[in-house]
Amino acid sequence: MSATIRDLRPLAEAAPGRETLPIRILQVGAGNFLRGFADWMVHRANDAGVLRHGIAVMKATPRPEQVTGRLVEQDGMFHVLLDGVRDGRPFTETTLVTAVQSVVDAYRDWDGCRALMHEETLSLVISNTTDAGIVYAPGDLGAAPPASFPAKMTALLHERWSHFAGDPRRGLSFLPCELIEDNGATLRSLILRHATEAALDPQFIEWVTAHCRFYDTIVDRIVPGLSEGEAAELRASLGFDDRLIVRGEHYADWAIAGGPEIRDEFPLDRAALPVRFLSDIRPYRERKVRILNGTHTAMAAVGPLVGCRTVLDAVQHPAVGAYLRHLLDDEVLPSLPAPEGPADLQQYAAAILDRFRNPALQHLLADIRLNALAKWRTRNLPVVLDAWSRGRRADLGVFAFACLLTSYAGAFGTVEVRDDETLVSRLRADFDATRTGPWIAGFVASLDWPELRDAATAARLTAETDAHVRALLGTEPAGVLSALLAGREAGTTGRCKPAAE
Ligand SMILES: NC(=O)c1ccc[n+]([C@@H]2O[C@H](COP(=O)([O-])OP(=O)(O)OC[C@H]3O[C@@H](n4cnc5c(N)ncnc54)[C@H](O)[C@@H]3O)[C@@H](O)[C@H]2O)c1
Ligand SMILES: O=P(O)(O)OC[C@@H](O)[C@@H](O)[C@H](O)[C@H](O)CO
Repeated sequence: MSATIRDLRPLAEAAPGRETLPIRILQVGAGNFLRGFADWMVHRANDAGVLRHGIAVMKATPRPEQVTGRLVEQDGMFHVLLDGVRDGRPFTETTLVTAVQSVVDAYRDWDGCRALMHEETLSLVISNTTDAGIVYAPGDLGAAPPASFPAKMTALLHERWSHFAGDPRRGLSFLPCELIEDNGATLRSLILRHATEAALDPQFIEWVTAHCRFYDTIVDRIVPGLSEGEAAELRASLGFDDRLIVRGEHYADWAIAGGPEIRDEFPLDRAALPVRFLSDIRPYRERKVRILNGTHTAMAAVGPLVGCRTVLDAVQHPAVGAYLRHLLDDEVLPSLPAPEGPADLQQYAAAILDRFRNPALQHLLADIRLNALAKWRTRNLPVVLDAWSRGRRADLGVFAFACLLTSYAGAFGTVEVRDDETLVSRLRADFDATRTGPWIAGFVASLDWPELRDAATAARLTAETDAHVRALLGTEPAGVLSALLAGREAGTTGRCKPAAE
């Protein structure tokens, strides 16, 4: 389908008589994920009469990016298309999300961000600043705006505390969506560290400690970016000039480590939205990151070497699909606790493989490969180390690392590489196809990963990676994969066998 811009109606016409909502949420970042997940949920809860929450979006990075500019042009509105299979049938659902009420840019209008802190109704902060956002930047607090996300939050909280003269009722609740361990607790500790190191008023520190609440959360919904062609096609099918359409799957899960306090403040579950309030989300996080994200990282490392372009290609590819199922069965599931029994874990993994088979989503492996070395470290390496510590092998997890290193070195010319420039340059500069062992050893030694500080662990990773790299340099990758899988128990298609020790 195609349409020229003249055929499309302005988005404002899609929501005549739209209600203005009080600003209750500050949202940091406005990427695909937050639009297709948190904004969609808030909109649905507003629609159901459970909430009346307006969102103010803050752009928190200095680099030019079109999303927030477009948000302003579109009065904060955009469509979310949930696509795939529901109850066994193909199903698409389109929602015009109208919860975003204002947009402010921390770099062009820091005073505007500070003014936002004077809103009495503000109570929640939702963020997704990627894995790179919740970090400590020493001395950052003096800048206007501070560079890092935690320092920005410290400065803004200080503004709020000072404006409301320390009123305990004006503390904020933080719901970070970053996919890092203990996201809420980490954000809290970094804010307190900034406040302490900058010697801010102890009463402010006490106010943050006592009256601001930081919840750990784990999020799950697959929301791939759209190509320009796909976006144009979706615009044409909607008939509106929406440049911020998001397309994702129906499945969603938001686990929040918190009790009645946050549930009363943000009762999304009462609007039948998939949000759970739990005392401890760590097991859920571990399970989701190792099974879903770890499998994504592995397929993005291996799949492009045999011509797979998307997640769907990878799960449907005879060798890559088998590799992924064995990776889950033989390495990932045995690394996870199974308090509700192995069948529960197997069902969870099988359901994720089904989600990967969603024909409606074009989830590009090239996008998942972005910064894949760091992702392999947090999502796959723990599985490898767990297996080794229990006397098992983890050849398939190590194979993904070998595929990354070999392709980053340029051994497979057409495979796209987008990762830390320093690491990639080092890999390329030192690559010697005749002496791969020293090349890998040097690279592993140069990584500042505490998990590899133990010399025996680094030596084992080097030796096992080297065996795979030499195979990859000597044979077609598909042949290497077949050899790797030969002799393993066949055919667990879509199911995962018990996680036996
Ligand atoms: N897309 C998904 O399927 C999905 C699902 C669950 C979780 N996530 C997580 O979301 C993140 C990617 O988000 P996306 O898919 O919306 O991508 P995206 O590129 O559309 O958005 C990324 C957002 O992060 C902001 N950002 C990046 N670095 C930042 C920093 N240092 N400080 C402040 N803001 C920063 C950007 O401005 C942008 O708003 C990843 O961390 C991913 O793990 C994505
Ligand atoms: O977004 P990334 O790049 O951190 O990871 C890629 C995918 O694994 C991820 O976005 C998943 O789709 C998501 O975590 C599903 O909930």
